[in-house]
Amino acid sequence: MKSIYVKASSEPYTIYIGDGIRHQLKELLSKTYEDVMVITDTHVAPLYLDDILHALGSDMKVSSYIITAGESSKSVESFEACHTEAINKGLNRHSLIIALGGGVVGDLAGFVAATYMRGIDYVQIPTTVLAHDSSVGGKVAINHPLSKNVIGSFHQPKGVIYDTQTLTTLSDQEWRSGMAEVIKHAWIHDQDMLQACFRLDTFSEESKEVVEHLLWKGISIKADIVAEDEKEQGIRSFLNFGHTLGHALEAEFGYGTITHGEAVALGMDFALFLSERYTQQESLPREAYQHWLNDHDYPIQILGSLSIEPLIDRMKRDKKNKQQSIRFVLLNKTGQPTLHSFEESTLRRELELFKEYWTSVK
Ligand SMILES: NC(=O)c1ccc[n+]([C@@H]2O[C@H](COP(=O)([O-])OP(=O)(O)OC[C@H]3O[C@@H](n4cnc5c(N)ncnc54)[C@H](O)[C@@H]3O)[C@@H](O)[C@H]2O)c1
Ligand SMILES: O=C(O)C(=O)C[C@@H](O)[C@H](O)[C@H](O)COP(=O)(O)O
Ligand SMILES: [Zn+2]
Repeated sequence: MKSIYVKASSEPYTIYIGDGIRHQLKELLSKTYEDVMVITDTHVAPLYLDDILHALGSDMKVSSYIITAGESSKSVESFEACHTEAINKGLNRHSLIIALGGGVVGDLAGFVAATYMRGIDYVQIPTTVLAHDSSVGGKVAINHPLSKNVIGSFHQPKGVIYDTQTLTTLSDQEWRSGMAEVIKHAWIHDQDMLQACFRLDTFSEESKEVVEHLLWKGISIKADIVAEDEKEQGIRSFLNFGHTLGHALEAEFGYGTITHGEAVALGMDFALFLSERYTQQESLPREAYQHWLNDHDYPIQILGSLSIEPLIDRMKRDKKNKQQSIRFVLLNKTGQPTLHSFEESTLRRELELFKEYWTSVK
């Protein structure tokens, strides 16, 4: 088992990473709780809920609540339903919520924990590749139909227990989604990691050791950034590389139609396109990235038929924006991100050129 210590300024905590460690859950919790509520989803529950209940043992009062799998559960309705369940189960300020699942469960359950009785403890048990990112750093949120993650808070977990054995049951699409956030960490921080991502022929089991190393690297990069800037006053915004267009695509296509990671993967290509034209100081391996997107079946075909105005409207509501400009994370070079502001009209022109480019390579 490996561990990474997150020196968050509000409260530090440990991330444990290992094969089969869900069975050691009770020992890995920093303390025992009278009441525990496990929040999970309809795909994860039949696979791993029993293991978690068993691992918690019988000296804590444990209940579970199962939400519908998918992005649509990051909603006000599911949020209220979780609170109703917590009240009915008698959870109090000394109780624990466990988020067992991917980023949807983690973001929702974390936000329930952040708000129930003004904040109680929670622990993340991530079960997707993508959740190497979402389970760390305490950004918890639900979506509004007009904007992604716009109702939320910063609330750090008491710990993260990442059992990489759970990744064996993920679909190809979920691997693809998660690997987008892995390569994002590489783009913003690490040339060698980027090359290692490019060298992967397949994701999943066949490249288990390499992927596990990349996940560990990704988590370490994120943990360091969160330790330095927990509330996104500065460098944490670099973790949003690819997300300005990514979030707009995700919402515009309908949450869940393309996954978060797929949308971010495409958003990163736009960020690279803009970087080449505005901030690049050293050439960026964008062509290698496009091969990688193509080889791993990211939905690049949608880029030639984007509806630009609705995307601009959505990007105008991005959380990184200041005054009237739309802010993007771009790169000076691999591993050196920077924030760059665009006037709406400039961005419209750039999106048209980007779309034309993708129409021509179709
Ligand atoms: N808080 C953050 O810092 C942060 C970071 C990145 C992404 N996010 C959020 O995370 C969400 C995406 O997370 P995700 O990609 O994990 O999606 P998800 O939670 O919807 O999981 C993807 C799918 O895989 C299923 N699943 C989960 N674990 C499984 C397993 N081990 N085996 C089989 N199926 C399994 C789920 O039921 C779901 O159908 C988005 O809402 C995104 O905004 C948050
Ligand atoms: O942890 C962060 O900070 C990130 O930006 C990680 C992103 O991968 C993640 O999708 C995050 O939820 C986006 O944050 P938001 O503030 O733009 O909603
Ligand atoms: Zn993300």
